[in-house]
Amino acid sequence: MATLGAQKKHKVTVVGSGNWGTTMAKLVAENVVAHPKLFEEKVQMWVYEEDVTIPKDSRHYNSERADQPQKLSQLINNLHENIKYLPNITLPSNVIANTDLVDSCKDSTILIFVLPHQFIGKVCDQLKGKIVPYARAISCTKGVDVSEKGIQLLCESIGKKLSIYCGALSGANIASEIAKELYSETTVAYDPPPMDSRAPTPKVSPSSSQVDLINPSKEVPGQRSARLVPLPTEYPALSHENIRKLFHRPYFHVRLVSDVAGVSLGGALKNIIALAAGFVDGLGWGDNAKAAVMRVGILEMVKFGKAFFAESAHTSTFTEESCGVADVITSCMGGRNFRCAKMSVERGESIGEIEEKELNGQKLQGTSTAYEVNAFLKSKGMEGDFPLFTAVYHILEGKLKPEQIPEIIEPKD
Ligand SMILES: NC(=O)c1ccc[n+]([C@@H]2O[C@H](COP(=O)([O-])OP(=O)(O)OC[C@H]3O[C@@H](n4cnc5c(N)ncnc54)[C@H](O)[C@@H]3O)[C@@H](O)[C@H]2O)c1
Ligand SMILES: O=P(O)(O)OC[C@H](O)CO
Repeated sequence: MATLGAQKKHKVTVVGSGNWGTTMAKLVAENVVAHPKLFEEKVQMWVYEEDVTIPKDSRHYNSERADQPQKLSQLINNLHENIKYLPNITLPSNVIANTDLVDSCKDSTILIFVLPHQFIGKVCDQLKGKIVPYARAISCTKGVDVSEKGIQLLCESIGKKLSIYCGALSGANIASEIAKELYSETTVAYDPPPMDSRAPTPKVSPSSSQVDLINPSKEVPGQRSARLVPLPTEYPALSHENIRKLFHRPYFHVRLVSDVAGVSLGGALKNIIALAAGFVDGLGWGDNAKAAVMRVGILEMVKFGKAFFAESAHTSTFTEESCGVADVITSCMGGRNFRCAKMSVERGESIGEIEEKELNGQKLQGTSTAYEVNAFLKSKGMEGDFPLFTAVYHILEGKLKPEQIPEIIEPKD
């Protein structure tokens, strides 16, 4: 086995502590305890510090100084609960909240990025040159990185900025359900650099999109082009088997694939579709209308992958894996993007106002992704090829009404 003879253990840091970040820290902390030969016992969780007051309905309201603002990080470490972003869920005591970004990642060989996507760039800038050069990362963030240079997957941006390999985790994963340990599936795209697989690993089958470890799939641009520093042999190999051990729980079933682009795009683009679903539901149009925009949205998602990531994204990832159609479905039923878009139509308020009032600091990803994807499509002169994505952008801009969605997405002769 690849882990025999390894003297060191992997140190894991979760970069982010929102609703999903805290949930990831919980499940990873459970897994490191279950696999003590592979991982260090303590899981660092980087916390963007803020002052919070314990809400009256919290089970901790009777604790000392409950009526005064306190540091979120201290509350997490004292109460083993993130009372702001994941209330009423007990965290394992081996989750350590740390507000010092660089210190939280010091010596960590596994970095799990779970931040709203707008903060990824700044955080990576601060970490540049401050992490071990042989670290590996997984991005659990849903979004894309659009600049004047074009579009990049977030794992590409992270990988390039930090000169490390970065995979992606995405699925039909509403955090609050997973935090309560209710069954769900996820997709992990981790195509480890060959230098990390030190022992022969069995071939995975049977799905076409599952990883063939003997014949790894095509590279995602940017992932392998950077000069990667090999993981020292003192550490257990970061094989698929060991990556699975880090994330898989009895209530959180992991499927490993090689398609980093498909997994990343599914997570980003479904948020635009969820906004559209919320808009039509807010009009009171019912489930058929919602299904119609979901159908068109899924087609645009697949088309986007083919148009801009043809070398890497597989259609089967969108259709067969949790990160595709399944995530569209769950997001259009109960996700925050869906709920806020619906409320914005019902109340006649902007989605930004709803986000501010209703989410208690949590962030929507669909609105900024709709703007970013539109800027990219516009730069390519291809807005008309993606009518639903474009309509969502125009609705957010106040230039279209949700009622106009059917005529906009109707195929033109
Ligand atoms: N919540 C879910 O159900 C869920 C599930 C799957 C994926 N995701 C994805 O995970 C990512 C993170 O979402 P989340 O739900 O953990 O976060 P969240 O929306 O619950 O919380 C926002 C987070 O941003 C932090 N923050 C605020 N200002 C910041 C700044 N200037 N710099 C850095 N951090 C700052 C806050 O402290 C908080 O931790 C998103 O891309 C989201 O799409 C979320
Ligand atoms: O609540 P949302 O809309 O950010 O979606 C959460 C997850 O991405 C669902 O898989």
